[in-house]
Amino acid sequence: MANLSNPLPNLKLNDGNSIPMLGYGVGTAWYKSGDAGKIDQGCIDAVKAAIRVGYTHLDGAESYRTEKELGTAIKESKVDRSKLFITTKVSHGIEDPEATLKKSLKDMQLQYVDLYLIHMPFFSEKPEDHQEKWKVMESLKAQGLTKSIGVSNYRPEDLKPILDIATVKPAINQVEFHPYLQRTELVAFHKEHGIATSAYSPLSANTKASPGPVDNILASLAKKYAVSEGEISLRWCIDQDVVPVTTSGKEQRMSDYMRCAAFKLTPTEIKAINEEGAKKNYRGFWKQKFGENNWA
Ligand SMILES: NC(=O)c1ccc[n+]([C@@H]2O[C@H](COP(=O)([O-])OP(=O)(O)OC[C@H]3O[C@@H](n4cnc5c(N)ncnc54)[C@H](O)[C@@H]3O)[C@@H](O)[C@H]2O)c1
Ligand SMILES: OCCc1c[nH]c2ccccc12
Repeated sequence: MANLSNPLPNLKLNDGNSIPMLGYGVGTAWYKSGDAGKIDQGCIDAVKAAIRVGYTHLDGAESYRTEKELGTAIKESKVDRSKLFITTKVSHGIEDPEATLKKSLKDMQLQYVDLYLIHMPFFSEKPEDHQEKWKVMESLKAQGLTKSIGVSNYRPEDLKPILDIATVKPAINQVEFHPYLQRTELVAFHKEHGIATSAYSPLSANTKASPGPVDNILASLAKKYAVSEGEISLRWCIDQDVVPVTTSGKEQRMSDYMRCAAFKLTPTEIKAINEEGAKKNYRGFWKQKFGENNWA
């Protein structure tokens, strides 16, 4: 039986729903590049382990091709559906988000998701394309197929046409966010419009973009709080009201990361990480789409 004592805080969204402030991703490491029909037992076991150690927020996507695994793990974990926060995203299926969400729900054996995101803005050739798709997203929420609706990888120029016509504003924008990609202007735009920020690749400064200028401060804070550097990076997100989504196949690491619930960084410590982080730029995803030199 799963341990559902999730001690992490929740973030209240602009539609009144709440999202747990640490998510477990069923993408990146789990993305299936080979036979999409072949079930990955390792992925099922990892998601079950994540639920067991206390993750209640699980982040999937149509394009990861792991929704069947995610659904099986949820079912086999025998957790109360209402205790979980399940996200999925539409990308290839953007032509028909309703059919795409219904297929995702079928694959996950779920009646609804907690959050449905448009995975990326690149399908749009003109602002009206964003508006048209957003109206469909609103209808999915109205039908009860998803509790909240949002976007991912959107820039202010993608969000503005939506905000012009929205009856239901995007609840969240999930973007790459870590000390080497702090998205200062984007986060300020989100705050101005009541949109929450979620961080993917929150461990980049510890992993893909290491070594770098934040190494020393992460190490000294890890020592101070008796945690690993990874928890400092996750907590750096949480203490700025940003919801990190991480992943790992290792149960010990998943469990260690839950320790970020047990401490809080001071404003001075956050500022010190921000100042060191600003000395380097790193983007792991969508470089071609956003431009190598556009770090906004
Ligand atoms: N919306 C998007 O476009 C988008 C893009 C990327 C990821 N995501 C979501 O976010 C989730 C997490 O993304 P991520 O994997 O980039 O995040 P992350 O920064 O948390 O990195 C996790 C990776 O780092 C490795 N790792 C963790 N701790 C480590 C350590 N101490 N030493 C070495 N390696 C370590 C893990 O094995 C894993 O592969 C994905 O699974 C997906 O759900 C969304
Ligand atoms: O969300 C992570 C980025 C992403 C979008 N679509 C994908 C397909 C495979 C692997 C990663 C992605």
